[in-house]
Amino acid sequence: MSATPVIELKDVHVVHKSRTGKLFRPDKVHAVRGVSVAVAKGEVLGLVGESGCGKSTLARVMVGLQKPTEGEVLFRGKPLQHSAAARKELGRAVSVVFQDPATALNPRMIVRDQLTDPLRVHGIGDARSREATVRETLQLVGLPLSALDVLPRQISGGQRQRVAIARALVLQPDLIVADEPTSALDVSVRAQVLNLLTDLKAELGLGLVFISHDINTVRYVSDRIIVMNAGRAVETGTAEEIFTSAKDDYTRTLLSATPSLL
Ligand SMILES: Nc1ncnc2c1ncn2[C@@H]1O[C@H](COP(=O)(O)OP(=O)(O)OP(=O)(O)O)[C@@H](O)[C@H]1O
Repeated sequence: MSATPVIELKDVHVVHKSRTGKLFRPDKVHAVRGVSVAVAKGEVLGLVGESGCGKSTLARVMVGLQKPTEGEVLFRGKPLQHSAAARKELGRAVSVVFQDPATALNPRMIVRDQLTDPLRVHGIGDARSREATVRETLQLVGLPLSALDVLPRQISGGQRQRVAIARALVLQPDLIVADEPTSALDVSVRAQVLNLLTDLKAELGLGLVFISHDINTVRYVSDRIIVMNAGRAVETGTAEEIFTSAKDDYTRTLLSATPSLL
């Protein structure tokens, strides 16, 4: 990889305090245990592992929502600062798509406002140019302009996820971190949303971190894959290497699990 990575994590650990109200749990959870990973524009990095292995925690570190307990986060080659200005710059360059668009979007805001908001917050353009950017972005994700004036509940789950992707794209980021972006969708629209993400990556030269518990889905979209187990990166390789010659026992167990169709 020749270009400076957009985000690089070096030997990152995250220890969460246990959530309150849960009995019989240790008071700390070591969710991420020494993971190093770099991701550049133009590549799709897949992050796969069972529920609870630390994928979302790692994603939150990548987008600056979670400070590591130990280790380093580099943004465009420099240590990530936690000042308001640095977070804003990171927020512009790296955006996130969550699993459930119903909760990620504001239920009381029409689509136009959901997409205009990030532009306004970042002080980009005037009203006219923001409207033009919003329209272009909506078209990029394959939604008609009539979607501008609707509320999230007035469109389907797949269309809502397209709005969430448009929202992630509107600032023209270098990298999108997509955490289980198809898991909450009907099986019938999962492939469409996956194809949209890979098309956008190809068209816009974006970097994409694609997170899923399903190794088949990850294989479908990723150039490189990291397999996580209990907070550790147990295997890293190209999609082909992982599928043809996985070295780790856990990876082989994942591969032998029932194949799924996206
Ligand atoms: N904010 C938090 N406070 C306390 N514990 C947390 C917090 N977030 C995650 N954890 C715990 O850290 C571990 C890793 O969780 P994480 O959500 O990162 O895993 P995951 O692989 O993304 O799982 P899932 O696919 O179920 O979201 C789990 O044991 C989880 O309960």
